[in-house]
Amino acid sequence: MAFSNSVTALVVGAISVYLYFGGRVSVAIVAFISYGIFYTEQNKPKQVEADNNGLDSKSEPLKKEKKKHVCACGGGEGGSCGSKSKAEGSKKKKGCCGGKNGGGCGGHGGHSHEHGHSHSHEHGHDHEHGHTHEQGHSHSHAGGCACAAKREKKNHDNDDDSSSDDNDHQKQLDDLTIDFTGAFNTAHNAKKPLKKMPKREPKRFNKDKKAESDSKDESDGLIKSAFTISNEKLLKSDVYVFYSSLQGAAEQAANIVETQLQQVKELEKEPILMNLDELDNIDDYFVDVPSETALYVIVLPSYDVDCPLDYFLQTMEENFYDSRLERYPLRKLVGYTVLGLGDSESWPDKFCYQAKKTDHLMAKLGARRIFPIGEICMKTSGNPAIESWGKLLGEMLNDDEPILYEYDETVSNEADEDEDEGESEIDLDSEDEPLADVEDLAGADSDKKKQNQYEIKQMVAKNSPTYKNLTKQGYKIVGSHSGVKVCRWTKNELRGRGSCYKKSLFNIASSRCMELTPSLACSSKCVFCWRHGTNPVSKNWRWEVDEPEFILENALIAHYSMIKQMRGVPGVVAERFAKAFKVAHCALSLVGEPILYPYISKFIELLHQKDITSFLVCNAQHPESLSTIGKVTQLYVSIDASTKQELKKVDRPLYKDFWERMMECLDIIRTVQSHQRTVFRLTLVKGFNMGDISSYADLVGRGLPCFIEVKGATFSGSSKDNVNSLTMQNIPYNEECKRFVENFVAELQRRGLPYEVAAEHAHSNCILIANSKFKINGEWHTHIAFDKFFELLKSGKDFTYMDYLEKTPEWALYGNGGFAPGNERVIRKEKKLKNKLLREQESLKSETSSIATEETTSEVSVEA
Ligand SMILES: Cc1cc2nc3c(=O)[nH]c(=O)nc-3n(C[C@H](O)[C@H](O)[C@H](O)COP(=O)(O)O)c2cc1C
Ligand code: SF4
Repeated sequence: MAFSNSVTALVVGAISVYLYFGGRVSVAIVAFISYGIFYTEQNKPKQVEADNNGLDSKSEPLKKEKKKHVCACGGGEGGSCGSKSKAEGSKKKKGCCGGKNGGGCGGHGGHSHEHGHSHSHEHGHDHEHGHTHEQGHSHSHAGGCACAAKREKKNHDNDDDSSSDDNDHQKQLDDLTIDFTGAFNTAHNAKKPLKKMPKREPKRFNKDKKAESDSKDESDGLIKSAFTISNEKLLKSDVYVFYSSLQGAAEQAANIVETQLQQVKELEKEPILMNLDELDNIDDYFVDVPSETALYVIVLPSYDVDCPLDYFLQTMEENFYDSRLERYPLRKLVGYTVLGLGDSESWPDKFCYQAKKTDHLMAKLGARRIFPIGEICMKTSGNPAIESWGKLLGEMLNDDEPILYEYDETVSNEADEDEDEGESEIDLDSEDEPLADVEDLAGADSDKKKQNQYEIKQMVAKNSPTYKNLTKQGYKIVGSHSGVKVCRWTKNELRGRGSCYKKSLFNIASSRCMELTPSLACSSKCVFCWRHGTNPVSKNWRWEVDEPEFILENALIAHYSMIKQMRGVPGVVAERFAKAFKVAHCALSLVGEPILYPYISKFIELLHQKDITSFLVCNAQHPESLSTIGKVTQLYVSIDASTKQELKKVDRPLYKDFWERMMECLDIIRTVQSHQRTVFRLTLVKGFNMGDISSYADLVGRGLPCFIEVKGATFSGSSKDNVNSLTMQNIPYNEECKRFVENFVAELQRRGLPYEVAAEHAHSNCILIANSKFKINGEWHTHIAFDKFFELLKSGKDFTYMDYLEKTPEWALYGNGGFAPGNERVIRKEKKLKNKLLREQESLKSETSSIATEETTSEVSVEA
């Protein structure tokens, strides 16, 4: 026996040294021989005076090694073989090999020293099941030990001695469980992939928790954890009733729910009603939360066509996958519930699907459901059902019974069969990890797949409320995302009246201009935009895409059909009418953000092929597209404010980094696109963006555009839907715009930036500032030589804005008003105008006393 121990000790020592020195054979041989000499010279009893830190320390336990089952699984956490089991007492409990169920060699339900069961070695082994060492076998399934054959022999050998083990020895043996039998057997090692060894600490808590909280479900593989929240906390909460609505039903439903909640006397604070579609930044409420006492009630319709809710859902989904955000940001909420409205008869398969999706995403983002989702068919149930749901919600908030959150941690059988499932388990015990809803448990992979499967819709489908809304306002929808409209200046010029400001500033004939956008959606929600929140919004393109050829062809057809309708209008000049059937200019603006359209460059090329000039206006939020845009006749960037705070207020951009995006766009204008005829468009809104001239000068210094077109915002009417709609008080007078421009130019010149006031169109309250290089021999050349532009384009040569200039006519110069000769100037009856103004003033309760021009009241928003 002593000899056996010695030999084992030698082997162990040598191998330890060998491993310690990185497997060098020479070192092993030297160590082996040295140890042999040393061993011979020493008295054997000394071996047991173990030094806890040295190799010799292993001698004592090794004496018992044969009695103990051994395993060659290698090191690693979770009680794998090796020194860890000695150093970390707790690991002993998990047996020699890490593994989910208390050890086992890479399998499940392998060994457990502590929980070893009835079968002792004397009763023989079953190697399909895991082993306990001395205590016996566990009967977990699918375990098995990779070193089974070796161990079988050893364990049988050990059987003889096992009866003589006492408890002390047992403890010592537990401290060291090493078998190097197969350590040098590469084939053996190869069978044990390394990845199995460093098993994470088994997620035993789940099972323990399960035992504590809900043992009855053990059989079906579900683990349930219960957490509670008192009604006291609910009653103290700030209840936000959010809604999104296209046709008013959800808004009404939100009001009903609000009324029901107001009737809960114990609710300490009044509910707050909020329109989701009007949120400046969804993340303010759905990543950050207004307070930790916030509770959300979300009332939503569903639409299988594009609607503002799509953007909300898209943002929520993006947030869920945004690794920069904390994993469960909505955990901070007291709770939430969703009320869905829909139509189960017409959309049985998609009944309330967006409300359901919201419910799901809220849970994914960590929010806790305090009341079940309501799904109400507005066709068959309607408002009474909404009332009942709201009433019950109110009662539940006031109910003393704590709310039980139940989270089903599905540990699927498949996962159990997966050797690596330990890596993906969710530890409910962890302080760091929040509760996960069952939605999370399908696995990240399948979620990612789902993300890519986000349904692609049409931006403005024919049966959508947006479509109806737009067509009602005179827009022709082309395909599913483009629109054309004949602007009032086109009609004006056809009737022999004045042209738009672009005639004075750049020589565009309004009667031959087509106003078009290839994207009715926008990435901003500007306060001066007429859309009042009904149009689609998105940071990026997320809809079906129409071909550029299709858009152009059908846009021209639509435009010409609208022109044709003008043929009976009194005063239409036949010559202009005839020419109008050959569009010469295209203003890519109108509404929406044209540069969002993925094929915008191609579309512009098609325009040029038809000898149609391009005036592209973009909102300075898409630097990637701006930098790649091809030749444009004139390239606009809207500069709606000069500071970050003002820009946020005026444009209400969707992008968080809207300011950085704008700066990047300015850099692109100065560099990559400096060959283009570039224009900064400033729309002045009193009380919003007219204060800081110096900051505007900074922006001009950064972008160095050819022109700065300054235009007073025009009144687009008030709307109860648009929380930020402008009043007459926000519309600057012509004199105010002029003063702004003069001060602005003075500031630019003071900084050495060569800009001057060049032209104007007083009628539209529009003034053009130009770089002095357009003043050639003392004469302004702000007009465009269109023929020259196409000639240059067709030549295929590089050219710049300086190559297609034309002299600005006298009448257009600053100070001369800018009304083109040959047109009849028609002023609407003063009285009618004044009456209209008074009505506006009354309804807006504004103190506006006068306006500069008649157009100021009748124009719609910002012209293209
Ligand atoms: C074009 C269109 C599409 C719709 N799609 C769905 C749908 O997919 N699922 C559904 O449950 N209801 C659908 N509805 C019904 C609306 O969700 C329902 O009328 C709702 O009350 C409208 O709310 P709102 O008035 O607040 O916009 C649709 C209605 C319209 C007009
Ligand atoms: S004004 Fe133009 S950029 Fe601003 S929201 Fe309207 S369409 Fe978009």
